[in-house]
Amino acid sequence: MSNPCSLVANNVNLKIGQQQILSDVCLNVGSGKVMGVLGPNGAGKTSLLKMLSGQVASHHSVSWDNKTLTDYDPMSLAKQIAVVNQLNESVFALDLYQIVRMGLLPHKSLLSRQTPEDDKSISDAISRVGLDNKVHQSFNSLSGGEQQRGLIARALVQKAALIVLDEPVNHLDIYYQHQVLKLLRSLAHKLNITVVMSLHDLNLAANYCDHLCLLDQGEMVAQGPPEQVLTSQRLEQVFKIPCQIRHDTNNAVFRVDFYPPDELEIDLPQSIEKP
Ligand SMILES: Nc1ncnc2c1ncn2[C@@H]1O[C@H](COP(=O)(O)OP(=O)(O)OP(=O)(O)O)[C@@H](O)[C@H]1O
Repeated sequence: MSNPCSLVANNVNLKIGQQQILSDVCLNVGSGKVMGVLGPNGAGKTSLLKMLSGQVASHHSVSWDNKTLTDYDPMSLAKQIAVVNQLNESVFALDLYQIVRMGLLPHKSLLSRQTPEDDKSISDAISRVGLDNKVHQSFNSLSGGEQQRGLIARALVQKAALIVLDEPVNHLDIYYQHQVLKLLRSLAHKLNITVVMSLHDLNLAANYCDHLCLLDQGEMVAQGPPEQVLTSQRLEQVFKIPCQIRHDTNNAVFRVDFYPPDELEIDLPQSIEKP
């Protein structure tokens, strides 16, 4: 029997056309933990996150809080799981407040009015992500980091116990990368929210995630604490580039460095002539 509020994937498979996108992927993330999903382009990270969050049917192979996602009706699932997909410009001219307010939707009927408590939960969430001074700014005009934090505030208003994020630090500068990941880690550890996210930066993953899983060609290559998953031999095999890993005195992964060999230099085709 799994822990209450753990996210469990049991032999997740996904086939689209003739391509096997995910093959027998299994994982278990306990409540209040941060899980990083790693792997090269096309490994299946986004596909896995979509199945873990119920965006793609998982046919009883994924459960949250001891209940398969298939057994939740859409509203109940939306109260449990918040999804932050890769940033796309909003087609609506909404301000930050209105975007964050969308987190209330799973908790409201069509006719219900917004209460002072709702307003407070929206303001609190916006404060928690440090955007008080941007409340009425158009969402599209916020910086990438501010938009990302705005979407996390929406997840907070949604009161989701599980937040699933696809490359949440993509496009963010180094300051916002750390700021967003620190925020997610503190939400997990202080509010017992479970966070599952895909990341490309292995150093950030090692620093901010409690557990990692490494996918390659739709298969789970390894999962566990960062120091067990991130070994130079394994990373070299998956990313095809020599790699060195340094550990600190507690054996935590301190630094992952890749050393692209000279043969990675690409000869330009002769058809491309000098200007
Ligand atoms: N709807 C679809 N139709 C056909 N193929 C798909 C579809 N969705 C994903 N794929 C294929 O599944 C594989 C995994 O894609 P996915 O987006 O999950 O990878 P990823 O690890 O997130 O990659 P990246 O790091 O590039 O974002 C890829 O080969 C992709 O082309």
